[in-house]
Amino acid sequence: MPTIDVVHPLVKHKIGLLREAGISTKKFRELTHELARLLAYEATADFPLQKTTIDCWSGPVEVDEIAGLKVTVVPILRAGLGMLDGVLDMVPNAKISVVGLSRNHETLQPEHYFEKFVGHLDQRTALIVDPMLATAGSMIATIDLLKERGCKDIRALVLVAAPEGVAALEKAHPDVRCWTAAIDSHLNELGYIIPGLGDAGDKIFGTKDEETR
Ligand SMILES: O=P(O)(O)OC[C@H]1O[C@H](OP(=O)(O)OP(=O)(O)O)[C@H](O)[C@@H]1O
Ligand SMILES: O=c1cc[nH]c(=O)[nH]1
Ligand SMILES: [Mg+2]
Repeated sequence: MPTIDVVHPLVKHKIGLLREAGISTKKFRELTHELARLLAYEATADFPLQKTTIDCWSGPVEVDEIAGLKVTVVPILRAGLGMLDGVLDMVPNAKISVVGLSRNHETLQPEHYFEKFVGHLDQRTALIVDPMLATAGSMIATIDLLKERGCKDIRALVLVAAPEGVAALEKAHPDVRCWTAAIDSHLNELGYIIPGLGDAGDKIFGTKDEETR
């Protein structure tokens, strides 16, 4: 399935602000949070509804409610944590699963160091969050883990995607939709997205890396 470039003006405005060199940790976190909310809004647009009757001030009224959907949000450590609360703002009852992956700086392969999944993944919609889709190795590895545990409805939310990552993700997992606030130009020789955001994990956690600020 396609990667969805979210074209809402608020998304495009905020992703532009996020690219500013020398942006403060506070501002980077705030914008990441706001963008995660907006991406969650888009990625949940087809959640099924059912009718229910409630007591309204004027008497019984039929209203819509989300139809028994179980959701798990899956932040990819570390940087995905920056998007977690924004998604929970929109889906407050979601359970949280965590995957720890760190991209090897030389091979660009993701190295797995942690995982903790909630139960009944076969009945859940998974919303994976990670600001950066570069080679897509980290996203593909996370989807592999979810599918091994029976998860069938898997959606990804990222802030910036590289065309190389979009192609790799669509090839590896054509059934997974990915919502992104931007699709950028290319990866540089170090595997960083250009123009990109620099190192999103370092910016969210304040672990400054001079080369990618
Ligand atoms: O698409 P890929 O080529 O796999 O690259 C993207 C991954 O790299 C970054 O994480 P990183 O490994 O730097 O870990 P961090 O979040 O702890 O900084 C980013 O947050 C993604 O998880
Ligand atoms: O551009 C990139 C690529 C991987 N990880 C990041 O944080 N930024
Ligand atoms: Mg990083």
